Amino acid sequence: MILDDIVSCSHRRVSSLPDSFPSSTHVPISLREAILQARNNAVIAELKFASPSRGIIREKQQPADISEDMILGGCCALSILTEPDFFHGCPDTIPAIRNSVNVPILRKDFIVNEHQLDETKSLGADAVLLISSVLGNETGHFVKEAQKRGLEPLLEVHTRKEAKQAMDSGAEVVGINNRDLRTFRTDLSTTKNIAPMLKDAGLTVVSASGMVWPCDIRSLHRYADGFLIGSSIMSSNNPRKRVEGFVYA
Ligand SMILES: O=P(O)(O)OC[C@@H](O)[C@@H](O)c1c[nH]c2ccccc12
Repeated sequence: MILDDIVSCSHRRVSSLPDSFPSSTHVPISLREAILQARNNAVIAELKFASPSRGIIREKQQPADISEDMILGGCCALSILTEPDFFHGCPDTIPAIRNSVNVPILRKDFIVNEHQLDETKSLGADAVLLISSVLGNETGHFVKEAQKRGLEPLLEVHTRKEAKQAMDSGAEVVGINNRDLRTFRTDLSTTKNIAPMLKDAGLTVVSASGMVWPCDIRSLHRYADGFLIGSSIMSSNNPRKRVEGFVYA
């Protein structure tokens, strides 16, 4: 299974991380606040050049160029996929754009070890993705470890069971992945089924994956506070316009 391969590669990479990381001078920007304060739809635009389900999505270009387009299009935050082997990402993308953007940056990777959280902080990220199906019953522990380092966790769930665990984890922002990471099947009704229980618990909800057109956001308006969109923006020949379309959907 691909998810298992991705996770083992992540474990392998951890062993080649340095013992310590330089401290970052970046003053954190809250992802949750950025979502809740967005004047129009809170769109988190994702830099993702390839994925296991789609292959190459966009030819590699300077990350600063595309992130600038995303910001001009009105996104309230950036998600940066840094996983190298399956998503063609790179951790250095975060420091490369950090000082040219004033929105929160979410580091998207497969976090399996606390040392990666030190790395994430050092890169200058504001928030970090934690995946419930990867961390299992260690999820709550990782949420706390991220918070301890001043990183805002975005805890990703895909099932009601994971959503229940998320409510006890201490995470304030929960992402509902419409894509099953094991089968790659995408279904926007995942958000409709899971969001109400999370919202009732007072959590900030982000719907992630599978939104292609503005009408997809419209169908999820009532359910989610924010919308995380990658492929549709990255495959567009006018990313700025594409983001705008989602922001004003
Ligand atoms: O490209 P999409 O369908 O708009 O999806 C973006 C994002 O949700 C997706 O990249 C994602 C969601 N959860 C993840 C976990 C790991 C890697 C990637 C992801």
